Amino acid sequence: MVTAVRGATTVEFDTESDTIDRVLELVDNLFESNKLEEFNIISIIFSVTDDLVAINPAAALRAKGGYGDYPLFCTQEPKSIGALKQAIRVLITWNGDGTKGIPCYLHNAKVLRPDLV
Ligand SMILES: O=C(O)C(=O)C[C@]1(C(=O)O)C=C[C@@H](O)C=C1
Repeated sequence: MVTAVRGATTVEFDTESDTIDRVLELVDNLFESNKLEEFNIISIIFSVTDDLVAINPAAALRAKGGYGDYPLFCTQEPKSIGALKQAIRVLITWNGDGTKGIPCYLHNAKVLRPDLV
């Protein structure tokens, strides 16, 4: 059964190293808590706010050698008044057993969905 889960995080500084750390922290967390396996993954889609330009999240995810084989996609988050800054969002889709996904909102992104954290 196709299953999806959401997550989001923020970076403190728009640098490659901070973005890599935060993207890996987020995706590692989602893989662990949802017991995701490489062969089950359908795709991983990221959005970034337009104030993050150091490195895109797909490249950040591959930067340390893991997650090399996934279909990845990045897009820019729509701008809106009062929107959270320096935010990276992720949507992971996989072939699961019907168990509901466990979302993950880290750092300043916890404010986005306080009902889920
Ligand atoms: O979950 C988030 O990351 C949110 O910012 C919330 C929300 C929503 O309103 O559902 C808003 C914008 C995002 O593109 C996705 C979801």
